[in-house]
Amino acid sequence: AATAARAATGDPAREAGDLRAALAAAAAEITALAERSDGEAADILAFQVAMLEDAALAEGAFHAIEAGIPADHAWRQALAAEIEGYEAAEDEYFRARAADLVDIRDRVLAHLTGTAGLDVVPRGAILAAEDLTPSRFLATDWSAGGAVVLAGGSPSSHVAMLARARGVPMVVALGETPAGRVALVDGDRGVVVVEPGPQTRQAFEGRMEEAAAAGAAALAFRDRPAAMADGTPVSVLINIAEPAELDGLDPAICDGIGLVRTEFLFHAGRGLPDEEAQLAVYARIAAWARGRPVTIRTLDAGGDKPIAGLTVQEANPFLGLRGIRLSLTRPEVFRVQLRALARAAVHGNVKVMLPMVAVPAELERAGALLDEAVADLKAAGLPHARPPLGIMVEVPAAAISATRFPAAFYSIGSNDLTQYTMAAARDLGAVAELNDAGDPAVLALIASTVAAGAARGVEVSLCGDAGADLSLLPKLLATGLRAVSVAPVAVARVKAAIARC
Ligand SMILES: C=C(OP(=O)(O)O)C(=O)O
Ligand SMILES: [Mg+2]
Repeated sequence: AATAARAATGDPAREAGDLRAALAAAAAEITALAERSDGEAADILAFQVAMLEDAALAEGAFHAIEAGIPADHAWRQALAAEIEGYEAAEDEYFRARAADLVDIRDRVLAHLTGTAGLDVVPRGAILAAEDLTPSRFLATDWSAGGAVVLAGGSPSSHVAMLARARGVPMVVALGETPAGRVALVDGDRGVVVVEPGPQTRQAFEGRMEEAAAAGAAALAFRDRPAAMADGTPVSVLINIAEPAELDGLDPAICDGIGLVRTEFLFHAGRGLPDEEAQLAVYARIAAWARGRPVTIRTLDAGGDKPIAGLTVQEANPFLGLRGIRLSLTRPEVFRVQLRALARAAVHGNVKVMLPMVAVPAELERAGALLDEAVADLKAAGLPHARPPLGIMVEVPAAAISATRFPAAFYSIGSNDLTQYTMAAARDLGAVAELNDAGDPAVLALIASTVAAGAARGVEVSLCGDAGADLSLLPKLLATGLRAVSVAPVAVARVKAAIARC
């Protein structure tokens, strides 16, 4: 649709009218799609409508039309500049938003050229493309299976998040795609086999059957409390990075939420979220859990998670102004989050957790700011409660001497604890082998944190990816750990693995 030709009228006023009509039709179409969607999908589409309705987006195109350029060319040129700007952004989040703009561009072009609504993906097909737009993904019926292979794209794009949430296998950044050929797509391993031979097909089918059988067997464990072979109970909580992950999820499958990563709130590209916006999200998450604990982590910006307008450029960002360090240098931003969290605490069993704590003074200062926020809310007569304040144990300094931290609870961040203990960055393939949470040194720090929790009589959980590593679980439980927090999709198999320990 995006490349179809259009006969220009030669009349700038008519060209401008056509573009206006195409913009309105595209906005109406996306709005209708948004109304049929929910959660994250609806948010993405609402973002696209907001962009389309922003007069600044088409301003350049209308100027070009006045200068005699046909509407479709003018629109394409104007969007090219915008898309380039997003693609060149340092922040991966903004780069990923380029796909939303391509989506908007093509939708408007389809209306300008009269070819809107023509592309239909056959049910169950593998969709091969350079990149895929979120609305195109959402407009496709995946109920009969199918997969997506992309020459470009990024694992943190909106469309990749949607595919993960809906269980559609997707492999990105292939460089080229096997268009028009038979292929096998393994989304778990990030592998595409083109024109597979009979043996490969058979092996693949065998693995699909095995995975389906293991999934079905594990499913029997999902709705029951987890326990080890001898009956010892283990709490299994969930990690979420976006509230939309809770849509359609039954809270009864878990013992609560062990980690809410709040970075998503600061990624909207519309400045820092205010207190009311944060409160609405935290309260919604707290209400979902129906009384189960909900551990919300304060902003963990910095490191590999830059946030425009907040984080700073650093030569060594993993060792820089990250997590609680950044929050304490920006108390005006931190205060807003603490107030919203204290207000959300009346909507459920909310706990607050600080990331990247290295010294007790950080916990003390954050606690003082929380007390201040609570006092201010009281003075203002706003409903609130003081949530328990705990820490992530993910810096070796904290793990080595966790008893020094008077935290209400400890949550072991095995992802960072591993990278800092092994001095092997978590995002670097070249040192991936060293970045091993099962290394005896990392396990010793996990064990000492568990022991510190027992000595102080406070809860210890583990919310890093190690908790969902089935081969590691026996070693983690052997340290005395009795609570893990994992992605919602991993709950069933983690509970099944615990039962074997
Ligand atoms: C859970 C963790 O936090 P994040 O992955 O968000 O850094 C961790 O470090 O293990
Ligand atoms: Mg971490």
